[in-house]
Amino acid sequence: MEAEEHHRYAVVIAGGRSTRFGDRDKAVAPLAGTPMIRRVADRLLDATDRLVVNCRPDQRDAIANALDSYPNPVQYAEDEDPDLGPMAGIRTGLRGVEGWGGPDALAFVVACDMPFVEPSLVEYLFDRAADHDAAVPRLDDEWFQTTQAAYRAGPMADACDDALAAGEGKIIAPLFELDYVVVEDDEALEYADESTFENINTEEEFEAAERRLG
Ligand SMILES: Nc1nc2c(ncn2[C@@H]2O[C@H](COP(=O)(O)OP(=O)(O)OP(=O)(O)O)[C@@H](O)[C@H]2O)c(=O)[nH]1
Ligand SMILES: [Mg+2]
Repeated sequence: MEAEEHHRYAVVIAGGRSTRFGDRDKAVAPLAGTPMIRRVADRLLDATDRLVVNCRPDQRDAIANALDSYPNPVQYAEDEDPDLGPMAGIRTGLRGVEGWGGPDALAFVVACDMPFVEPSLVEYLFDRAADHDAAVPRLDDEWFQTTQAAYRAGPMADACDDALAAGEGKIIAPLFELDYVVVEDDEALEYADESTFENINTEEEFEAAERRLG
């Protein structure tokens, strides 16, 4: 039987309010006919084998509907306190992973608004995170792409808790408590093109993505 730690978890964080997007939840907005979160989940289908979705309780029915018949097992990790930001979403999602696969389980975390996430990069980040606590892409030598990265569930969730308790809002703060590997953009772009890091914040960006998807 396969050992628990050999599962490859995906965490999609979706607990944001989509304020730049308008009056609907971008997570479930149909992007060229498919809810955006479903597009993200479908991109992860081959590179991961279990999915944890982080969202608020009031989002859950619509998201579950969007993920109907998803082939991999899905669990939900709901925000107890909403609006604590993406780092809290990562923390809560990773607690869900920890409850499912233990503290050493590895998870690829991605935001619900990154519909072009590249599966080959997901696999590469898992490989780079082996024997470490995290593998995080960095763009332009400075910008850590923490919402598209691989983390060991327990250590990263603990580090997020510490950062949140310290009132440390910067999403990179938890990293510095961990044994993390940086994947520079030139290295990441051997596996993906730049669209992997694209995130959709506005209706205009959504429509532009829709045109590309045809
Ligand atoms: N759980 C949780 N996730 C969040 C929170 N804020 C943002 N996120 C998620 O983090 C990712 C990136 O966030 P943003 O692009 O700012 O999304 P957003 O906050 O919904 O949108 P804006 O209101 O326009 O900033 C998305 O997947 C969001 O769902 C939060 O307070 N809690
Ligand atoms: Mg936001």
